[in-house]
Amino acid sequence: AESAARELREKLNKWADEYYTYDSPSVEDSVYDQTYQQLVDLETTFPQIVTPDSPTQKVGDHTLPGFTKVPHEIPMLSLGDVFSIEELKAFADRLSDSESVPFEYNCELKIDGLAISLRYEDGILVQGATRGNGQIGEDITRNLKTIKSIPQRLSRPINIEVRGECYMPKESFVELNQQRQVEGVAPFANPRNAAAGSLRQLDSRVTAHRKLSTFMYNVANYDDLESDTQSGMLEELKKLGFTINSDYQVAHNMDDIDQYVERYTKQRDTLAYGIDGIVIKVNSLPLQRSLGATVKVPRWAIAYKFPP
Ligand SMILES: COc1nc2nc(N)nc(N)c2nc1C
Repeated sequence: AESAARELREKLNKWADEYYTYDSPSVEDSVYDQTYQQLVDLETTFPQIVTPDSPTQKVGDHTLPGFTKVPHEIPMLSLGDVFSIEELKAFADRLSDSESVPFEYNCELKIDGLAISLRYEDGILVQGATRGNGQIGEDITRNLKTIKSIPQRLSRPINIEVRGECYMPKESFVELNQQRQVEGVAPFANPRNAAAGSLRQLDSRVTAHRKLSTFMYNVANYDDLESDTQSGMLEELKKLGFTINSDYQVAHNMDDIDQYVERYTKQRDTLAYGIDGIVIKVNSLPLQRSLGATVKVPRWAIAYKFPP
């Protein structure tokens, strides 16, 4: 039992080191958790083999490099993708034909970050989570509270859940990788991975230094909203205190959409943050609701992805 325990301890301490110090874990959390449990069982059976450096002896909330799971009452969906204007047009035509949807879409930039959900009670931020698999995310409330663009308190004491994108501005990404180069730590491949690595830190002080930001784009529960359009919802989110991306545009025909795609294909490199496409959404919220979603994606929105 002694040697088995030592072997487990060494593996766990190595993995935890990779996770905390280099946020590049070599094993899934589930593998860590299972191995950790094996060590706990072994130490429970043979208490005399417990050593002070055993990960089971760590105090504070850093014992497990895992996050509390958060079930999303309203699933966090992903988006269907199209890769050409023709497919984008086909999406809009198909909707107009089948569901007599008037041609009014809201065009939004698709920020290259990771999806988050923020829950407020009486206007106070009570929980923040990652998308996870859409049904179950990870509780990263402490880390999200370090992000300046996320309001801790809304301008009205409402209960609301809001979804959006957490991203790392291009400038912060370059700075961070230079810093990591100096420290001899592997650089992040892109701003999205940098944002994900920065959010999935158990030590929120690390997150606080990573200069993350957010653009919110969707209200999960509608009952508190006054506006009945996607574009109006964005303005309402702004009034509540959220940061939204103001580069959205209502389109009344295919030309409007073409021009929006054209403009941001050109301007993409000049933006302070990464975008990997644009999202067009049926602008009417009641229509969004009646169109609903498949298991994975809303029927009322589509992402046009820029060519790589
Ligand atoms: C309604 O669902 C969504 N809407 C979005 N809107 C924008 N602007 N960017 C996204 N990445 C996005 N992602 C999803 C799943």
